[in-house]
Amino acid sequence: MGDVKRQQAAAVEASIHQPLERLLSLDDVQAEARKRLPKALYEYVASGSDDEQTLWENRQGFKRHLLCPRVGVDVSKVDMSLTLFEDTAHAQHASLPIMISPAGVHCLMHPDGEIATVRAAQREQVVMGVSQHATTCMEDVAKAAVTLPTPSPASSPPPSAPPSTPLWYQLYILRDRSLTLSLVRRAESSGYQALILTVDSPVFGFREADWRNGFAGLPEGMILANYPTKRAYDDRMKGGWDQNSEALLDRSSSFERDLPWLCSVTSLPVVVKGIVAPEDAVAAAEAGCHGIIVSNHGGRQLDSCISSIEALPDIAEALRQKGFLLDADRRAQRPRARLAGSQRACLSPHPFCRHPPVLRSQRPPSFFPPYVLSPHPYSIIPLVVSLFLDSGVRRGTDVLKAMALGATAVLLGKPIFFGLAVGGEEGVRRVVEILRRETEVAMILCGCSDLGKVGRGLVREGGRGSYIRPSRL
Ligand SMILES: Cc1cc2nc3c(=O)[nH]c(=O)nc-3n(C[C@H](O)[C@H](O)[C@H](O)COP(=O)(O)O)c2cc1C
Repeated sequence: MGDVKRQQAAAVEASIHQPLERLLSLDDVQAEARKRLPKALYEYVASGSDDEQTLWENRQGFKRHLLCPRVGVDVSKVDMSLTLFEDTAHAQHASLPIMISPAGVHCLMHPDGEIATVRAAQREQVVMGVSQHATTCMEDVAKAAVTLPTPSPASSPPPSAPPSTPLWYQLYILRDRSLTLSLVRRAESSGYQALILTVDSPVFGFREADWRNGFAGLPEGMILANYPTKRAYDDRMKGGWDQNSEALLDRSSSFERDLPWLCSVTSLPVVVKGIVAPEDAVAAAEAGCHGIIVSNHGGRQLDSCISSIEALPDIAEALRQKGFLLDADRRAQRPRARLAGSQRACLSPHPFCRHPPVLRSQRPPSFFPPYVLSPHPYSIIPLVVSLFLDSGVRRGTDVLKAMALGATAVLLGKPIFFGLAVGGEEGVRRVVEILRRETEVAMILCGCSDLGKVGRGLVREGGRGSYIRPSRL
């Protein structure tokens, strides 16, 4: 009798749930996740702050940009691979210009949580950002990546090998700097290959959905696993979950003080996440970061914030003017220098700093902007920053638009959660697979056989936005 009931339940489930191969777009994956998740969990991930204007604008921003494809070129082969932090000691390979945004609490979506995500990332060879607010500790995530079974046992990596596809660790500046520093040290010793410093969250955005749904804390047995104690973040237990977890964050943190500090205490490249203003991008680059993620946190922080894709061109231009970003021609002329990972521009003396400071006044003359003179043996430090974008990327054409406007790669947030909800590791792989196919088709149709050919001329402003798919009306 029990068996019959189970079979009936399975039949009902099969009739309402679409198999992964029937999910053709990231919107399909989201719709499927909505069917499967309890309302409070779905809305925790899907909703934006306040009126959700920015959540909407992130998608509309892409629709207001249109592609102007080139034809008549050989696109029989398409290469979507790229090298991140190219020409530096931190160079990293990725198969796609698509990465996984650092985002907490993956275990809310699937029991395997971050372990499922990292396995999918490794199999699809995409870089994964691991959040400070993950529900699996960073060491276990890194271990799961390294110990992935490979097709031939002879080629299994040694236990100490770093993951074949890079993992980046995301952190916030905490009131307790020694806790921040200990998290950095753990990331370094677990094999993470970059740090992401999120700067758009001195407090967390107010999502009414969480308060209405009474979503105030993690379910029993689930923790923010990177913190040494639960009390650190869980002491109020009222209102919305994010408000309950923000007590640790340091609202007094500033670029001027904390970014040079972070850059000076680690040999990993530091990528600053959550910038939409050109002035902030320049300030972050001047403070010595290696990369910038143009992001409004997927519409979860400041509502009415400009969409990322519309913020990107001005940021790219401001960085270009200051020599922090090279256009294609100057890139080709740039001397190829590989430098020791610990070489770092350090703009203000700090007690934790391991290097003598390089002062602003010591910046090199403007004819040689990508480098700064170093007090260290190798004599120059690359200051070129890599530009990334997230918030609202849902189509391969979005990936191309972001790259044409200056991004090296894009990151995905909510679609990864929805992939987890519909199929754990396989669901996340399906999300990446869909976007890989769409990006490849978009490149072929735009006459781009490799990512170097995705140039500014490919994109025009002028779409009307407010796009509703006719078939969904
Ligand atoms: C449920 C959820 C949790 C998130 N947690 C973090 C986090 O811990 N740290 C962080 O820097 N960003 C976090 N983000 C933001 C993402 O990294 C990313 O910026 C955003 O989701 C990108 O927009 P998209 O969802 O439209 O792709 C989170 C996003 C979501 C949806």
